Amino acid sequence: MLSLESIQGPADLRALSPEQAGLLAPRIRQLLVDTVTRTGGHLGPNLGVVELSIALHRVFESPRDRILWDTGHQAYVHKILTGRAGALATLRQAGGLSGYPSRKESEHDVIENSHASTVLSWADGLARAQGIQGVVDRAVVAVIGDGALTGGMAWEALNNIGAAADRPVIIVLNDNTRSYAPTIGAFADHLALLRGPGAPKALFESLGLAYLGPVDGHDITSLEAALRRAAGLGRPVLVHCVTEKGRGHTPAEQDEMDRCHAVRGRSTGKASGDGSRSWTSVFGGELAELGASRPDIVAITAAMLAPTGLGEFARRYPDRTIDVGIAEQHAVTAAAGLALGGMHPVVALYATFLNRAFDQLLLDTALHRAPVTFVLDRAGVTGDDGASHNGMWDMSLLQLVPGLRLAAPRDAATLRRALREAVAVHDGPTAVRFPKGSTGGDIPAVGTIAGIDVLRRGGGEDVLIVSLGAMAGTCLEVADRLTRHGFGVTVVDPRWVKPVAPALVELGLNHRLVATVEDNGRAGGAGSAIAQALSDAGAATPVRTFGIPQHFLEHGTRADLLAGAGLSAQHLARALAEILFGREIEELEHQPLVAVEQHSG
Ligand SMILES: Cc1ncc(C[n+]2csc(CCOP(=O)(O)OP(=O)(O)O)c2C)c(N)n1
Ligand SMILES: CC(=O)[C@@H](O)[C@H](O)COP(=O)(O)O
Ligand SMILES: [Mg+2]
Repeated sequence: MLSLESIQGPADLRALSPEQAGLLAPRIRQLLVDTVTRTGGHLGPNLGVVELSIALHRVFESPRDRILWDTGHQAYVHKILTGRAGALATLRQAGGLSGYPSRKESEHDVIENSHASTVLSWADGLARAQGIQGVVDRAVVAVIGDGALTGGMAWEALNNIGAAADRPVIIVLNDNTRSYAPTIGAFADHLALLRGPGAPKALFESLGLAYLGPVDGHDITSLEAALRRAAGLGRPVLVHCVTEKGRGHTPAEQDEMDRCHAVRGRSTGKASGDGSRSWTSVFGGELAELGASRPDIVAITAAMLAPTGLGEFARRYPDRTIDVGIAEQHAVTAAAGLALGGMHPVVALYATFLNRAFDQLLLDTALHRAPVTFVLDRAGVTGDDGASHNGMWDMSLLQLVPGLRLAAPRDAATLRRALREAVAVHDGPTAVRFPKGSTGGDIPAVGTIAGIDVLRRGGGEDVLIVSLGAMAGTCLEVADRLTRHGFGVTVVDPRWVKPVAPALVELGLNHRLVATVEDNGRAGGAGSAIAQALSDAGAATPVRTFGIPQHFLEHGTRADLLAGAGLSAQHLARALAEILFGREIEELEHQPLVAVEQHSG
């Protein structure tokens, strides 16, 4: 009996008889359950693609044939079958396996972006390149979920793929009827028809694709037969595989919310332990309260109702809760349409997913001064979900949007306040952004200056630290360290980071150094805007902006990644001391470098 750890690559799989290959499935499932419940990760999606992954790697010869995964969260089985079973226990941990395909891990991993609905475009491009180069012996296979197929980009690709009968792309639709929740929309309804007997196959065939299916996505023999037939057609083809998300693990099969789409790990996903509520739940509770007094508020999600905290609002106001599928671009412009119709939409997204709807935000929402509120969860460093899941670009992107007001709350109290202030704005878009995890204890202001919260009065004018968003705890720790060495440090939090408050400029003019600290990319972030405002005011005060350096972060814990980005209290205090007095401070040098994390993920 072949051990999973001894599978070095797909060739070992192809050497097995169909019966032997089938015997791997339960063992793979057990390994997934044992491992992912400990490490955390996408348990349900991977339990649903065990047989499909086995069949794919028995029919196609990766890496010669390219197998591309949409989103990539369902590629753990692919990793097991390509020689990484023994490393699965390191999943999503620093230095360990990524939770998504990773080119540096394996030649079998082709694309790494974990944003949904991109795989068909990748496949179209790759197939075009092979066509131009006359390559005819390398299959291009794109695996896409029913949820990802609700993303507009997928249909842009289908429009191209179906138009070229001589350019074979093999699309494997992993239809488990769900994203997190059941997949919504007319397309999902059509798939339900196709899963039934005798349904018309017209949709895909009218788009130039051969349609094979529905195929039992848990029957390796049927899957292999369909995939081999698809490979022999020599034209674009869609193989419709019907699978069950969470299959083989009762808790997942019975999980009506999301079939254990993304589970916390026993050993890595512990809650912060400080007993505070999550940012997500504080937002969700406040929005549900607002819904009572504001009948114009509607909540919009892009297939992530529960993860973005809209559950309570949806329970109370189902008629004012909209799930558009994994369709952020549509969500944003539909929100502008709702605003045009007199509503006040609240679009709840993970910060990183707003990236793809920037044009809709800029020219449909902001240009039309539409009163839409964007609530961006998982802003800043998220950590274990890897490079494309960090919300580290929003405060830079949103700086570019004329008329948009941006809030970065520091704790639960300021989040509630920011949300109420945001939905009270009627002449343009607003955004409120916060990180993953627990809010930590509230950090009260010791005073205010023209709307800016003073978190600590410095007793001197050496340094003005402008704390942005959830970095307040770290900034206060920095002030403590510097004060112990005789520096006068004032810490303020503007709460609304865009536009830059005039009082912030005034304060900056009266200090020897201004430091801004944000859990966002440093390039073009909120700190840059503050520096620009001081410069425009003719201030000679030097400004040092601290943020995430401009590179993609490896997966790891939020605290470690923040420290690695120089955003721990020790790093910041040392950097400021050097700037102020050009000298190292012995004590600061020798203290252990641990991230001071007010809000742990
Ligand atoms: C652009 C974008 N929006 C949202 C997400 C969050 N997300 C990750 S997986 C997922 C559901 C994907 O559903 P499906 O494609 O059917 O795959 P399944 O999990 O069912 O295998 C979502 C919404 C994402 N990765 N990318
Ligand atoms: C793959 C994807 O985009 C989501 O499932 C994400 O991994 C979930 O992240 P959280 O665990 O932060 O909700
Ligand atoms: Mg699905």
